[in-house]
Amino acid sequence: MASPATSIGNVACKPSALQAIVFEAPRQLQILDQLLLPFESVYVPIRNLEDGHRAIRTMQVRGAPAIAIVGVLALVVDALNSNRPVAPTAVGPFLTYIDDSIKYLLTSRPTAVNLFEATNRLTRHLENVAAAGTDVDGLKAALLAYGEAMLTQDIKDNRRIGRYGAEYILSGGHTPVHDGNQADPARSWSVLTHCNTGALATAGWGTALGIIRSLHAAVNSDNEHGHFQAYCTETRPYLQGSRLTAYELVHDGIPATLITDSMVSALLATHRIDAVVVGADRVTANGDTANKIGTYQLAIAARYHGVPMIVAAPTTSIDLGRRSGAEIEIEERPQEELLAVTGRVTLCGTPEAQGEEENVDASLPATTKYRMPLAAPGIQAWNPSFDVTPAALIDAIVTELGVVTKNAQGEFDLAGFIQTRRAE
Ligand SMILES: CSC[C@@H](O)[C@@H](O)C(=O)COP(=O)(O)O
Repeated sequence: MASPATSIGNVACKPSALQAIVFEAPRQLQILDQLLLPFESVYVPIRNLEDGHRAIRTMQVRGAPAIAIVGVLALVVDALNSNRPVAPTAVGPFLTYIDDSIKYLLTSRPTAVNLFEATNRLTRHLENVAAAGTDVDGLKAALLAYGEAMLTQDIKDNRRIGRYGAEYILSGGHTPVHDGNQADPARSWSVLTHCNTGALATAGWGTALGIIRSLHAAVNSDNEHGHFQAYCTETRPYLQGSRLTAYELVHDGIPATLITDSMVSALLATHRIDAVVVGADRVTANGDTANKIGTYQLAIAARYHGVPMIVAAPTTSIDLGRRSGAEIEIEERPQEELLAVTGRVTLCGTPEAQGEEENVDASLPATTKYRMPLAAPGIQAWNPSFDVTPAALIDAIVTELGVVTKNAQGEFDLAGFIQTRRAE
């Protein structure tokens, strides 16, 4: 795929990185509009709370960790913007203002826990800073530092998840099912993933796609391990897999093959897949995992074929306050997202598309978006954005603290694991 044109502000340039969030302290925030990828890279400014809420709600920014970071950074730019002095100047009213702003942000999307977790922690942090005795400028400084720390911490955590996940798969921590023998060092490695869990869904590197990146790097740097191959699903209805994950895989030069969601069982039946690796929007205390719709049926098919099902989840995606997946609110999105696709008309993938300039049909106005209906007019559609995979179908949960597997009772003890690792 040719690189899409990128524009930052009004300046066109080449994309240099897969960077979903660009923050220049103290108050310049831009996000890569993921509704336009993979054919156009356009950064849009987030100037205030309303911009942040809209970007999350309309899915210009995607993925649980990225949503949390953009939400908090929207609070930062909103509260620090001197051209828009909405934030009160006394400590008590300022804290109330932040509290109300958080309540508003949390109405954007309900399922992913990360924004809830991040804003909860932020509230406690600001209350502590206030209690230690500070003025509003001190609170603003603490808010800014908190937002900046989220960006760097998320990348660190993802790198750890990538390393732990890759080691787990390569060491055969799971039950091997691949036709090749686990003990054969020259064998090939293949992993199937779903949805959007890479650099675009996080501050960088990614969670499940971070494991794929680390695995690809490990296999490539060690010829003994042979060849690495990733497979990604389209991820209907909103095509996060074919538009975003596929874009990242091509960008990184990772050998990758796209399948439709309906091909999963057929692929697993070929015995080519060593592991299924997915992300998480909310993992409850027992290990039940809400993730992009389609994950549940992937887990059922993986279990049937004896392929390990691995969830990549930073601890910020783990909700110990909910006992099981029955307590997770599942977002339902508009029917239109299923009934039609939106995009620009391009020549991508056709014999006419020889260079990136030819990629977009020049006869069409650059700013025009087109909608193509996919279903019979008048049909009703059900569009839950996520589903819950029961812990029983999950073999391992990879966090930045390490890999959680089941105990002798066949259960995940996430609370115990986190407590023990944090105490070490
Ligand atoms: C990187 S964590 C996993 C997810 O957030 C991801 O799988 C996902 O569900 C993204 O969904 P989206 O609805 O596009 O925000």
